[in-house]
Amino acid sequence: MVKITDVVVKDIRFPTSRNLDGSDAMNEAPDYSATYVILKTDKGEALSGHGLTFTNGRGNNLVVAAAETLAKSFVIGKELGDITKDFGTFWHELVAGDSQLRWLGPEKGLVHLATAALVNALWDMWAKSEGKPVWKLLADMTPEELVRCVDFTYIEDAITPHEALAMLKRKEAGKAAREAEMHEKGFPAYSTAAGWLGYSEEKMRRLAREAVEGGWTHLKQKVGADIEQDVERARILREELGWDRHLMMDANQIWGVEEAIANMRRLAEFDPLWIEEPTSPDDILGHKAIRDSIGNIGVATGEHAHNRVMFKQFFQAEAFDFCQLDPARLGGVNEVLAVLLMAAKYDVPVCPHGGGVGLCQYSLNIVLFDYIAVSGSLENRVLEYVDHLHENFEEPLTVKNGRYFPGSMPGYGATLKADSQERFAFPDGVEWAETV
Ligand SMILES: C[C@H](O)[C@@H](O)CC(=O)C(=O)O
Ligand SMILES: [Mg+2]
Repeated sequence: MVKITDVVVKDIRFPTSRNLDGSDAMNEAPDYSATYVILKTDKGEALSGHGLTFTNGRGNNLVVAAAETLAKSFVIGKELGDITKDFGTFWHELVAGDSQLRWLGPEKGLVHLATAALVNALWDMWAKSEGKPVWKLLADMTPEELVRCVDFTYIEDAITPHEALAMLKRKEAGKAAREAEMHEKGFPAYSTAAGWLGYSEEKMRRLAREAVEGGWTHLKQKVGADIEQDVERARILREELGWDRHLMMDANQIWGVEEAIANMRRLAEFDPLWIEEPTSPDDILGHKAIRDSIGNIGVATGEHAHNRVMFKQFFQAEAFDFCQLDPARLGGVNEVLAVLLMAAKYDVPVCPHGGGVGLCQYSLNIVLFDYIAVSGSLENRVLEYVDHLHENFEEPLTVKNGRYFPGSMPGYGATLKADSQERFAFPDGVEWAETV
C-alpha cells in the first residue's frame, strides 16, 4: 500500500525566448515552462510521482495554483491503489467532482492543464511502483484494465466501453512482436528543430542539412508570419531535403479559414505532407472546410484541442488527417487513452505533439503503447522531435537515424533532474534571479 502524503508544485521556466527556440507565427518568443508536480508518499525517497504540464512562460504560476488546489482536494491522503483500481472513476471525480472548480473549465483551460500535471504525476508514480516505464505498464495491462482507466462521459456516442474492449482484444495477438519490433527498429520520427520561425534562413539551412545528414526523413517548417517568407523558406528546405523526404508546415492558428486555403494553395508547390493548426484550434468545421479545399495536403491539429469531446467531433466531422493530441493538455494519460481508442476506431493516425518541454518524453510513451496495443499500425505515423532541453531530464532520450527508441527507466520519462528544478525555478532560480 502506498499513501500519498503531500504535494509540491513548482513553477519551472526555461529561457528559450533568448535564442527563439520554439518560436512560431503565434508564439514569437516562448519560454518553455512546466507546472511541475511532485507527489510525495509514505515511502519517502523510495517512491514519489513527478508530472508536468507545458506552458509558454507567463501564467505558469496560475496553473501552479490550480494544481495545488486540485491536489489538496482530490489526491492528498489517498492510497495509490484506491485510485488505480478504478482510475476512470477517479479521473471523472477529479474533473467533475467539485462543481465550483469545474466551473473554471469545464475540462479546458488552466484547470485542465493542472489536471494533466497531476494525473501525469499519478501515472509516473504508478509506473515507478511497478518498476516499468508508462508505455510498458500500459502495454502489459489487459483490455479490461485499460478500459477501466477511461472516462467515457460525453463520448459514448462515438465509442462505447464494449467497443473499446473488443478493439483492444483484437490487437492482443501481435503485441509481443510489435514490442520487440520497437526495441529493434524504433518508432518513426520527424524533426522541428530546424524550422523555428525566429531562426535565420542561414541557420535553418544549416540545421536542415545537418538533419538530413543525421538520417532525418521528415522536417517541419513554421509558417504564417508572411507568405513570401514562407515560400522562400520552403524553397530552402526543399533544396536541402530533396523531393523524396517529407516537409510538414505548421501555422500555429494564425490564419482565418479562407486565408489558410489561399496560402496553402500557394505553398502546395512544395508538396507539404500536412498543414498543422491552419486556423483556430476550436474551429472543427473550419478545419473540415480547409481539408476539403487543399487537395492532397493533409490537415493536422490537436496540440490545442483541450479534451476528448473536441477530438470526438474532429473524428465525427472527418475534419483532420492527423491527430496531434498533446499528453499534457488533455487531462493526462486517462484522457489520452480515450482519444487513442477513438482514433483507432475512426482510423486516423495519431502523431502526438512534442514541441514543449517534456512532451517528446510523454508522447514517446504514448505512441509506443498505441502501436503495440491499440492501432497496431505505423502507417502515416511520425512522432515529433525537438532537440532542446532534454539534458534536464533524468532519463536521456534515444533518437537515432530519425527514429525514437523505447525508454527503460521506471516512470513516465519526464522526471527533471534536481539541479535543473533549482536552476530554472521561477523567479528565484539562478537562471532567472538576475533578470526579473
Ligand atoms: C510554442 C511551441 O514551440 C509551438 O510552436 C510548438 C508547436 O507548434 C509544435 O511543436 O508543433
Ligand atoms: Mg504545432
